[in-house]
Amino acid sequence: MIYQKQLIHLLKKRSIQINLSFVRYARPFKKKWMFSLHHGSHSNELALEYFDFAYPLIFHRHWPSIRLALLSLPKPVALLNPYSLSNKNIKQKLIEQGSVDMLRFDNEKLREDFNLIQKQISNSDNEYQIKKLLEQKENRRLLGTSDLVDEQEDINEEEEEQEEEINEDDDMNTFNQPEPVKRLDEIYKLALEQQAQSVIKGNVVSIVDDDKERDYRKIPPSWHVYTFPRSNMSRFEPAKTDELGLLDYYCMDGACILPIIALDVQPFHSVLDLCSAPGGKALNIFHMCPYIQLTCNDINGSRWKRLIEVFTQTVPKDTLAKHVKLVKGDGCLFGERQPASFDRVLVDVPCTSDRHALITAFNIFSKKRIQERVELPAYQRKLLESAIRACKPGGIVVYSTCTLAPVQNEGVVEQAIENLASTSNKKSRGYQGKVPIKCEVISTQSLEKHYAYFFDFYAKTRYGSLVLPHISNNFGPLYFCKIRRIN
Ligand SMILES: C[S@@+](CC[C@H](N)C(=O)[O-])C[C@H]1O[C@@H](n2cnc3c(N)ncnc32)[C@H](O)[C@@H]1O
Repeated sequence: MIYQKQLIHLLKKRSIQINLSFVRYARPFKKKWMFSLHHGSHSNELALEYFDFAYPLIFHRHWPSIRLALLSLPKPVALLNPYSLSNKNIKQKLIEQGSVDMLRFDNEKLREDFNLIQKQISNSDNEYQIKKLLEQKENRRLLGTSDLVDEQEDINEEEEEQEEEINEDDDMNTFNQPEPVKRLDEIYKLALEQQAQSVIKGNVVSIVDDDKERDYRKIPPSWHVYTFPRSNMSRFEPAKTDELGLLDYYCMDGACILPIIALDVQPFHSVLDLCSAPGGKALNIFHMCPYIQLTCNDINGSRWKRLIEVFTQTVPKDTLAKHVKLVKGDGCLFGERQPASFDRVLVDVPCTSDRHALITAFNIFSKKRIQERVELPAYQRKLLESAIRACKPGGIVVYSTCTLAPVQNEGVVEQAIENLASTSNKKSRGYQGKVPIKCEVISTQSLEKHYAYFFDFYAKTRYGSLVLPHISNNFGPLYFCKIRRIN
């Protein structure tokens, strides 16, 4: 039998707010017993309310499709373990199941198609159409139907799609847009402030296009990432262990490969993964180039244990001891303690983790964590500044997050670079006597172009690249920016 006190306790535990005035006078199980549920009190609901308020202002008509993808099951990819004894059999099995190696799969052909379609609709800069045509062509190819481009057919399709899109837009404006938010409580004020802060100056950081000529088809033989083709929602079976106890693959978000490709690790580099746990990206770095010295750091005890587990389950002990150092410490201190020490630094900072926030009951959108959320961009900037300081002059730093919020992405990149370049801030930060550090952003446009089949990139980023979740290939969100330390 549940009594009034127990029930109140139970409801409070589940963060359901109770109208206590009714409860005080109520007796157990009286029929007119009432309590009001305050909608939006769980932090995942608060997260969605916040997104529905803030993101339509940024992503406009794309928001409903991003929202749908965020609320749907993500699409995993399988990072093959080159050390597993069953490596060859697994590769064969994954191919038989219909998955493809996204690092190698017909990239040449896809790029050709992409260029062809771009030419055909050169008068239009509508990315949606390019992707849709590319997708249809690829699906035809996979189905074994005509591989040749029927120009007339494509033109007709294009016209039909244009018409459809106009109609879709009408529909969307009338029915499908998230309801306009009327309530302006604390959360919305915060959102507004963050929107205001997120205005990127855009002229303080120089951008170079050094990767324009890079051949992204050159992939090291030890690195294989399998995924199912676009619109194929199949899932991988749980990974199995071999006789040595090593897992045959590791499942993760497909967008994780992008910051690793941008990092461009070379043999004999010393590499730092500043916020490493649970270790998905670190594993990719190691499989991409095993002839490196990799330092993986994380501040959080339980996540750090998970990082150790991930590495011991995938890399043989002797290789691990020789090449990987697992450190537990504050990433903000690396810049001071190990300045100019690493050729490459990945800084995958804690963020609002937009997809994760929608499925966890106690997350950073919880009312108790408002302060933490407000301070998040400053904390991210501190980690990025530390990462840049820890990087050797001429070395590369890749900053990444799994949020769509510009204030945590482009905003942090711009402010960190600006801060390091100015001398005025240094005194207050305990870096007296240090020379200003100059950095430049390396454009990732060519990387976006190469992987346009697998990922939907946001067209309006200034410095880095942002993968927008889309239901047909439900990866991301993931933002990354490639930075070179100059001096
Ligand atoms: C987005 S997660 C990293 C995910 C990881 N890179 C991966 O691919 O699996 C952010 C991590 O930053 C860690 N973190 C937060 N503050 C930190 C700090 N000051 N120093 C180092 N790590 C920190 C968190 O514990 C968390 O594990």
